[in-house]
Amino acid sequence: MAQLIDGKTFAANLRRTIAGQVAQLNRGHGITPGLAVVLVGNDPASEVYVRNKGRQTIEVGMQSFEHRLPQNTDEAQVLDLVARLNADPNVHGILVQLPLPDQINSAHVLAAIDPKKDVDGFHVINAGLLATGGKGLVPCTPLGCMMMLHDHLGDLSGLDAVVVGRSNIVGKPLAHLLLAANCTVTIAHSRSRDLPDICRKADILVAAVGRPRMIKGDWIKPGATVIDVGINRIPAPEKGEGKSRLVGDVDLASAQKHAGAITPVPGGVGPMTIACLLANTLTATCRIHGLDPSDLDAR
Ligand SMILES: NC(=O)C1=CN([C@@H]2O[C@H](COP(=O)(O)OP(=O)(O)OC[C@H]3O[C@@H](n4cnc5c(N)ncnc54)[C@H](OP(=O)(O)O)[C@@H]3O)[C@@H](O)[C@H]2O)C=CC1
Ligand SMILES: Nc1nc(=O)c2c([nH]1)NC[C@@H]1CN(c3ccc(C(=O)N[C@@H](CCC(=O)O)C(=O)O)cc3)C=[N+]21
Ligand SMILES: [Mg+2]
Repeated sequence: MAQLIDGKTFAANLRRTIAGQVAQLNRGHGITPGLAVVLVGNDPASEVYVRNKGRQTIEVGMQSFEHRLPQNTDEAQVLDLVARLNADPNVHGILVQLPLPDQINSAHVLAAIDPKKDVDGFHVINAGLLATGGKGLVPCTPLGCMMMLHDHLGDLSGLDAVVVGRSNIVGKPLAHLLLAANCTVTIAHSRSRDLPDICRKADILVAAVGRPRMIKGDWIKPGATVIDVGINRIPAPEKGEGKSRLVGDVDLASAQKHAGAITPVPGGVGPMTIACLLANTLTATCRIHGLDPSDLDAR
């Protein structure tokens, strides 16, 4: 049976470290990191994430600024808010919750965020820095995946990594991080031929697809480490009429018979994503103030 990689506990420990560092920044320099989250529209799932982020931001001693705009907001209004957040000295991190309503071009909005405050790491400047080995802000979900992999496997040099999914927010940045960690990286996607066979070569298999339980146990090399990024809400009639539950992109029951270790959904990558958002906000705060984040205590 595969070991379950407990992202919930890992994230709680990371948040405790961050809380200590925030206190240190506050005592030593009188700085309180501030994170602004912009939510356009009233998607119930996004509401839950934004509420969780706000609560955890305050718990680590940061300031949380939530901006909720109506579904019919136009692009100019979002750009105007982003400009004000860029100029606000109490705001060190800006996250615009995706997806945005259809009338708003998300590329325009992401391009308007000050790259130094881009705690999602989605701005083309930060994407370019990641691709060229520079020092920018790294997307939260890939960062959280790397932390769990390093914790579980130590050095990743020479390992075969397969990332299923090539989005700009998960698959591509994660592939860059794995490459920088000296893995041999394959990126698979919807046009890949014989996906099961590609997956079977992986020492590290990452699923970032958005298809509930698509990846089966017999696609997994015996002993492989599996990171399930997928967050899929599916009907759960067994819990009662109209109820739902979360499952990943990996079929956990069959995968556990083959993998060496696997992240569960929920309780795997998701909690790490929010903890890494707070870590990025701390990093951004330090850099904006000309401080080196690695000088803070790592306890
Ligand atoms: N845990 C967390 O914190 C987070 C979780 N997520 C979850 O991760 C998943 C992926 O998110 P995201 O990257 O934004 O999704 P996207 O929809 O942007 O990308 C999905 C990728 O999967 C590929 N794909 C789709 N179907 C198949 C298939 N049948 N076989 C192989 N590849 C396929 C697509 O290929 P192509 O490019 O060819 O279309 C695409 O590259 C979702 O479930 C999302 O909810 C996302 C962000 C954070
Ligand atoms: N600009 C932007 N940045 C994002 O990082 C971003 C986004 N937009 N839009 C949506 C996706 C999705 N995402 C998740 C974060 C945490 C959990 C999470 O904490 N999940 C818990 C369960 C939560 C629940 O029960 O609903 C878990 O997996 O255990 C899930 C998904 C961030 N995203
Ligand atoms: Mg992310």
